[in-house]
Amino acid sequence: MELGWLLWGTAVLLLLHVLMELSPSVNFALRIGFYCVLCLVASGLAAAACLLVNGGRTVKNMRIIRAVVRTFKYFFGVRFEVKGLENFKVEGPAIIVSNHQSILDMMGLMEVLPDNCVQVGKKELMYTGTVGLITYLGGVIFINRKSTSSAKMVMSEVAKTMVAENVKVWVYPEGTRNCTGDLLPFKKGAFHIAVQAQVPVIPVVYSSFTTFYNPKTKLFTSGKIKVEILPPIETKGLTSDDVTDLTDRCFNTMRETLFRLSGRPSEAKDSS
Ligand SMILES: CCCCCCCCCCCCCCC(=O)SCCNC(=O)CCNC(=O)[C@H](O)C(C)(C)COP(=O)(O)OP(=O)(O)OC[C@H]1O[C@@H](n2cnc3c(N)ncnc32)[C@H](O)[C@@H]1OP(=O)(O)O
Ligand SMILES: CCCCCCCC/C=C\CCCCCCCC(=O)OC[C@@H](O)COP(=O)(O)O
Repeated sequence: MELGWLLWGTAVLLLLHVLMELSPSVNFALRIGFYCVLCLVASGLAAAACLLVNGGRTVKNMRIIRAVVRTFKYFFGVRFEVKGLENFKVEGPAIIVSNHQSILDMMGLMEVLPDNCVQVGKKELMYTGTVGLITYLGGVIFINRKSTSSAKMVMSEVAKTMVAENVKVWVYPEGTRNCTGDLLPFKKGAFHIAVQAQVPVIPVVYSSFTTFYNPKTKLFTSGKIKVEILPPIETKGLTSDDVTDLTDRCFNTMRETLFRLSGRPSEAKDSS
């Protein structure tokens, strides 16, 4: 009986292996499917640990989530080369902005996430089962992208609480995933918060995934991601009139860095 199960198991694994070798689409679907299942299972386990250790929603839970997600890279053969971690060592709160390519970004996020740092996320994430639960427990700030006024209100509230509670806030200023190897124009919410709270902006850039991950061509293999944490950009003394200029400066610096890290020739472009 047990030998029968073993033989069936081996046959199924062999079949999956052959299908993955023959078809990039099957390979892609299986690997992404596995990533989602891993996120759901790991989130459930992490949520139990968070509730036991910290009792409810708190940024302290991010340490547990970070430790769990840092193991994911070994399942997918993703390697990180990180530079500039010292730039996170600013006194007090800060806004961290980074490029956003895929749901795989959660690995890159947790690889470098500093202590006392929460992310801004779309509210739909709350409804993704255990992943929603863990984002809630980790203190993620949810915004409704369909309502500018409500999103702006939440962001302005963040500007006040981040100073009072001494937390850093991680925002994806492109506002959505973009796996083209370039940046989308930046939305200004993150820069408004930085100016309102008079805290520095720390840009973080991840090299393009396109050499090992591309949903359009169904590519998903192992690969290396270069990460660079750039020096903080001060906002002391800036007013809302300076937000557009601050956004453009940050966009241009990050775009140059993205191209350099991805081995792509640079070209000038406006953020608008
Ligand atoms: C085991 C574990 C498994 C996994 C565990 C994972 C845990 C971690 C989870 C991490 C989650 C990460 C999720 C990532 C995302 O969800 S990304 C998508 C959501 N994020 C964003 O959208 C952020 C970026 N967007 C913005 O900043 C936008 O500006 C926004 C505030 C949302 C408003 O957008 P929109 O409606 O499109 O309006 P505009 O951007 O066009 O802005 C309109 C005008 O308003 C001005 N503005 C914007 N914000 C403010 C503000 N705070 N105060 C004042 N004014 C503001 C803006 O400048 C525009 O005016 P002008 O055109 O400049 O005149
Ligand atoms: C009971 C309900 C069950 C629902 C199951 C849902 C399955 C989802 C399972 C795993 C998904 C893993 C997601 C990890 C978190 C990723 C965060 C993220 O990258 O969000 C994308 C968001 O930034 C931008 O969204 P869009 O690009 O605008 O779109």
